[in-house]
Amino acid sequence: MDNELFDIIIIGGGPAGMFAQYYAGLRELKTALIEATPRFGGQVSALYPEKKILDLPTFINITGRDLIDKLAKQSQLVDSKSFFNSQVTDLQKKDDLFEIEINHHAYLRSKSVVVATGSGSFSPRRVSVPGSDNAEQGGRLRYLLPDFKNCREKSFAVVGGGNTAVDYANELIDHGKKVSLIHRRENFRALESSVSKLENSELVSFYLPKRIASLDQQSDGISIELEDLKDQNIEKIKVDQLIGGYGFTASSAIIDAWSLSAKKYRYRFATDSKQMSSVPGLFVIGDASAYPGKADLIATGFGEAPTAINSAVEYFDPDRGGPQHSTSLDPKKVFTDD
Ligand SMILES: Cc1cc2nc3c(=O)[nH]c(=O)nc-3n(C[C@H](O)[C@H](O)[C@H](O)COP(=O)(O)OP(=O)(O)OC[C@H]3O[C@@H](n4cnc5c(N)ncnc54)[C@H](O)[C@@H]3O)c2cc1C
Repeated sequence: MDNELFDIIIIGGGPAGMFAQYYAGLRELKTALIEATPRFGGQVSALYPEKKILDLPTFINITGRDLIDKLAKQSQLVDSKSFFNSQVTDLQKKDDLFEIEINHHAYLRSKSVVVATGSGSFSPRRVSVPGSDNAEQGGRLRYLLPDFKNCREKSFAVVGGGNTAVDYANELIDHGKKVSLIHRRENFRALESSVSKLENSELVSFYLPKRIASLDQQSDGISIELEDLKDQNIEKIKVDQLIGGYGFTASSAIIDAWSLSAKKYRYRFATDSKQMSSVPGLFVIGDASAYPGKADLIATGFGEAPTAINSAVEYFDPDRGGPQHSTSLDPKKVFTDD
């Protein structure tokens, strides 16, 4: 691996980085994708593989897992290397080349870099009440949806009122599970159609405006003590599993420590209309990039990926010319196994 020179190195194997890898392959560039975890998929694989994604073109709905499988198949069609378990621990620019340090000891060089690191590494916002540590250790309190293929539990409670909680609850009812939805307000901050779906389901019981006062993990379920926030009345419900749906916080500590620093906008890399950062040759896409009006959606990253790749080519090889439409590409030349 050491010191190999690439045209473009993509840092991060979430949906944005994966599509950038495929698109760079269509342009027959020498590329590598570097991913810190053992697998592709970023937030989609880590946080919501079972959720149905409704806001992507061409798919009426597709689970996170299926989307990432399809992206992986697509990027395997082109000639590009992928390095897993490889965290980029430092990034420097020396003369006109970027030096990428991996896991503190290996190095790659590249003419340009596309950063697709999302918002860094994710951890859930925890439910913190008496009994929650015990329930988490015993597995009755979790923060991700279960693998439905092996899921015997029938009744669930979900706590939270934003997109995470509402998406989780909808996914559970799609799998025929009963859901008690607990939220401290009377309305939800989530996609309107998702909220309507919940409100029309017979499988959902709403506990509003209520907060969890304590948890009691038991051998046959979890007992949840709820306090009504209007009249302070206490009631108890019991379910097989409680799922925390308060969302996730991201940490970009490793990326913030890179030697190369580029301008930030709202704690992310500020990018221009070519997806270029304040450092020439350093492009940023997906959730890692920010500009006024940015929407943190998978579809946004899919659009930014070709822009960044084409801008990178213009940066390191201005004579090469602009992109062609894929209709004029020769599949035999572009696809490795065609
Ligand atoms: C619960 C939830 C539900 C969502 N639902 C939807 C939805 O329905 N529709 C939608 O469009 N969007 C949804 N989103 C948002 C969507 O998941 C993100 O916009 C999308 O994942 C961003 O993709 P990305 O490739 O930019 O980053 P990410 O998916 O965050 O991937 C970044 C990758 O970079 C890697 N990485 C980070 N740092 C390094 C490093 N130093 N070295 C190497 N690799 C590194 C990470 O391991 C990760 O794999 C949801 C998000 C959440 C949390």
